[in-house]
Amino acid sequence: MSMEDYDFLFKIVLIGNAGVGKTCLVRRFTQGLFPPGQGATIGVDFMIKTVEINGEKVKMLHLLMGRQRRSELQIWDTAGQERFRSITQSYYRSANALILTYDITCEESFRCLPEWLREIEQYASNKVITVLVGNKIDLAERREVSQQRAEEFSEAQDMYYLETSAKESDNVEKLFLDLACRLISEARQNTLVNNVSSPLPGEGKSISYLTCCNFN
Ligand SMILES: Nc1nc2c(ncn2[C@@H]2O[C@H](COP(=O)(O)OP(=O)(O)OP(=O)(O)O)[C@@H](O)[C@H]2O)c(=O)[nH]1
Repeated sequence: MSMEDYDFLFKIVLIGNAGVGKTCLVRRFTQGLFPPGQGATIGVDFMIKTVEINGEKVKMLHLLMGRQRRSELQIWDTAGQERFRSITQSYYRSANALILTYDITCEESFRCLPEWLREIEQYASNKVITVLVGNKIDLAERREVSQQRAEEFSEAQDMYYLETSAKESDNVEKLFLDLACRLISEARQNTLVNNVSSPLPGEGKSISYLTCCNFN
């Protein structure tokens, strides 16, 4: 597929504590597999998948950033912290959507959500679409965070909420495809971060109402 062979390009950034399943969610969606023995993400990783929605090609660029930078931060001097800030800023800045993930079997990953929200507020565009994802629902017997609690939290924060299992492929397609639909719809209203989300020059399409979006 050539560079131009798509109608929309969206950048989706996955954030959340280490080990909650961000990489597995993206690999499930982009490659259709659940990798055995996944190592922690080092630096920044990305995966691309192009999907067709209502006859339009949507290229989705998924970005993952390893969490080891948090501990790096603790030992960095002021200059280092500045460098860290600019890396974080550029990582968030052009994101069209953020998928904030926690692990339903790990209370700690849920309790860290406000910290992630502060980071979003500080660095991301105010037009970014944020989805809260509770992953690993195949481990229901080890659940530490109830669905109701997570729903209340996401409602209070004005975020969509979805529970997934990257392992069993539960709700993974729904997560990414519903997000793509919402991004198309927002791009048509020109409310997105404009640099990567608009149709390419000369490729603008007539506006039609999308019925595929299915959040909540
Ligand atoms: N049971 C179960 N395990 C999962 C699921 N998703 C991920 N895991 C496991 O959780 C561990 C961490 O998954 P990753 O996808 O590497 O997590 P991550 O959030 O990308 O972690 P970092 O790269 O360290 O930020 C791995 O052992 C996965 O096999 C899931 O839906 N169910």
